Amino acid sequence: MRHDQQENQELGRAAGRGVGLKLRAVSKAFSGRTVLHDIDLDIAPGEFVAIVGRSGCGKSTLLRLVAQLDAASGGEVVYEHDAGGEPEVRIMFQDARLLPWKRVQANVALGLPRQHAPLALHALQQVGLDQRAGEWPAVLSGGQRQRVALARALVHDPQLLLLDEPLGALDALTRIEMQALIESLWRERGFTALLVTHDVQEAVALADRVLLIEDGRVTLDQRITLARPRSRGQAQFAALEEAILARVLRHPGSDANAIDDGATAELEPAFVPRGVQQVQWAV
Ligand SMILES: Nc1ncnc2c1ncn2[C@@H]1O[C@H](COP(=O)(O)OP(=O)(O)OP(=O)(O)O)[C@@H](O)[C@H]1O
Repeated sequence: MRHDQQENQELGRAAGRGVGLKLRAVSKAFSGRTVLHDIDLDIAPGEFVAIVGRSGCGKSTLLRLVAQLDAASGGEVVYEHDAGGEPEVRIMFQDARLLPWKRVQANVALGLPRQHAPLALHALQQVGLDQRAGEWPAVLSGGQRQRVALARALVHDPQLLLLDEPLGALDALTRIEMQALIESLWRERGFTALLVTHDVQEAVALADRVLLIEDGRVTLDQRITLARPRSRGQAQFAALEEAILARVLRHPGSDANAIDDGATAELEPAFVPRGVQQVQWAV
């Protein structure tokens, strides 16, 4: 059995659906101002990777390059997958971007061939909103609209799901429910997930790896090996969240080893681009 198959089985995840990603020396400049500098990054098929960092550090720009919504100024983004053709890549934003003049099911079915339209109802079932299929987006809550947006992505059976702060506008409870939903769909379907979030706790709850971007560079690539589903009440969870948050909040350019106390931890090194630091943490 291949190692990734075995690992997926142990984690209870679907195998083989996700695409891998390779970024090599990816840079982006706007009007001569460089906002991403020579990003090197490998993401394995089926991995869940979160990107955190201060406002304006380049998180969304990186996601847009991966989604091919924008062209890089330098370097390349390569999707790695077995099947020929372009992989199915879907993106979800902070606002659901539903068409107000179409009912919920029609919003989910957008872009599907007519004969596949019934799949929209199945996707709505998966996010628990099939009972609202015939309603207008305007009568849904913010959390429900985001679930519709998630169904709209799922209906295309994505191999790579890009999530740009999709839960940022939701209340704390709805946010936690949505995180659990995204995690269970990811486990079931096996897509690769790349999540941009301001919320370090969300990143630790969901991701296999947390990347920190500072001033357009990946300065931390931290593997999270806590068992799933993760409990926020766990001491190890809290310690890890605190350590990463301290790194996010430190002044860019200051000593990257400021919280390195040499303690041992259940953390494994992830792929580490040149010059990237690993967090050491203690409980
Ligand atoms: N289309 C654009 N034209 C010019 N500058 C841009 C454009 N898009 C992004 N930028 C600049 O690139 C930098 C990174 O922006 P980006 O949106 O990637 O940051 P971010 O980390 O996602 O921020 P936030 O967390 O606030 O959403 C910012 O300085 C921003 O002003």
